[in-house]
Amino acid sequence: MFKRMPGDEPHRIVSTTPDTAVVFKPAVVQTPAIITLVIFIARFVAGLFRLAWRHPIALAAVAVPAGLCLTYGWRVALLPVVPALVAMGAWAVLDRPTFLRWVGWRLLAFARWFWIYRRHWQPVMTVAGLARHISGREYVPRLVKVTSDSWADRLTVRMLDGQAAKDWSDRIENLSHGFGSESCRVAVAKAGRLVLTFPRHDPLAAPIAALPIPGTPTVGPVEIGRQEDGSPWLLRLHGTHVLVAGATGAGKGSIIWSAIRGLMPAMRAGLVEIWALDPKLMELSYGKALFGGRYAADPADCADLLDEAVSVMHKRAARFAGVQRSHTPTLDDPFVLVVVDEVAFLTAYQSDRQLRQRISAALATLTTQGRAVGVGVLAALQGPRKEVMNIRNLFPDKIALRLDESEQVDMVLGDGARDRGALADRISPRPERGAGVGYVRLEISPDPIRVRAAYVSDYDIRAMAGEVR
Ligand SMILES: Nc1ncnc2c1ncn2[C@@H]1O[C@H](COP(=O)(O)OP(=O)(O)OP(=O)(O)O)[C@@H](O)[C@H]1O
Repeated sequence: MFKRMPGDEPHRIVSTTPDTAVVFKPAVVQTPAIITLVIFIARFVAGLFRLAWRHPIALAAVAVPAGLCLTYGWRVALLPVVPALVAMGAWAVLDRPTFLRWVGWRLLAFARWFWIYRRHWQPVMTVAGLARHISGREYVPRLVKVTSDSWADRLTVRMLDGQAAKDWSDRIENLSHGFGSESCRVAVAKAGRLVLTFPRHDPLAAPIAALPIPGTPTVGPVEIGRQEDGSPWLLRLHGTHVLVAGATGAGKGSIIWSAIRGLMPAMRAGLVEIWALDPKLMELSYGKALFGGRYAADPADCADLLDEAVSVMHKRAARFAGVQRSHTPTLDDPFVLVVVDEVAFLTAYQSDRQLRQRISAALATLTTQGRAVGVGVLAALQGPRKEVMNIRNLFPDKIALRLDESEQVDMVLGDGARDRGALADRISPRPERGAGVGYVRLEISPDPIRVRAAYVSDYDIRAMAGEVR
């Protein structure tokens, strides 16, 4: 009878006699102390060279004054240090952006690499299960580089051979807790390399007031709010279709109204028309005057309005055929943006089957053929359940605001979005912190971008409607 021994090595040793004690003795090779010392010194010197190669400025800033101090005393050490500090201070005051770009963020990156990421790297990798222990040797992914900017640290990482980005995106919680950040995003830089983004603070924590109406008419990307890195969030509406999904109170209205606000000058110039479908009779009725009669709330009226949009689209397509392949807004052929608040009221939850089919068919026609002829759809959706999700694929660009369940994130943004860091189910339900916050996934990029829409208040909407009147 064979008896297997527990443990790492002895599991290969078997005994044919029951209850025989097997003594496992590893071979011990005595290493002379001098060899151990030489190895340690060689590692230390190699580490110093690596440090000097990777962080020459930070090392010189410390090493030069320290060398002068040791050789000539502290007074001499102050001679280069004081003018250098004064020059840096003057640079920081006079031209802050370039100072931050060339010095500030680099120093911060060095400090955070030294104090947080390098120090915790091995323990976090081991505990998170990203390091591997094979035949007594430990293999740890390599931290290649740390860069910092105004809101986040970005770590370039060389994965272990055979690892996949999914191994890392499955552990974003371990990584964010391990390095003391609120969240972590994983993006592939190139084969075998990842970029991990750790935000240091949340620039979207405070609500953003309604943005000023643009000075010139444009149908180009419209400024809706701010991105996580502090840059403006520009949303393309002309030439695409956008789906906004979020639980009740997530702030879908702020995206719709910010978009309308950004298009106001073009509406005034006659280059844009907004057609509004408002089955809930709540959101869009407030600015009815803006839509020039193209407003419907009753499902039957909504179906008529959608059919009219389809007919405009077909007429244009017939005129454009063989003449032009893309649409440029003109007074004769303005960009038509069909805004639908709570699209599921008209499709999945509509009890009249004929009406439901008519509306679904019109929406599908608009979203599949409308963008080349200047007809776009911006639709809002409250509860992304399975039965309403078949419309998702009609929209190239998607936005997920706060959602109730983690599975809904991929339902809205597409497979793998949550693994890539779109934690829409974790957005705060407190309106001042979380309303209008969401993740955008564009047709051209699989990586979700965290954004916050500016809040267009009832007062702002009234002012906009008053202006058009
Ligand atoms: N961008 C924003 N910034 C800050 N607060 C906001 C923002 N958008 C909305 N809010 C706040 O959240 C509340 C709910 O917003 P809103 O009604 O637009 O959400 P919704 O997603 O349209 O909800 P519902 O589906 O129930 O209509 C608003 O009354 C407002 O106080």
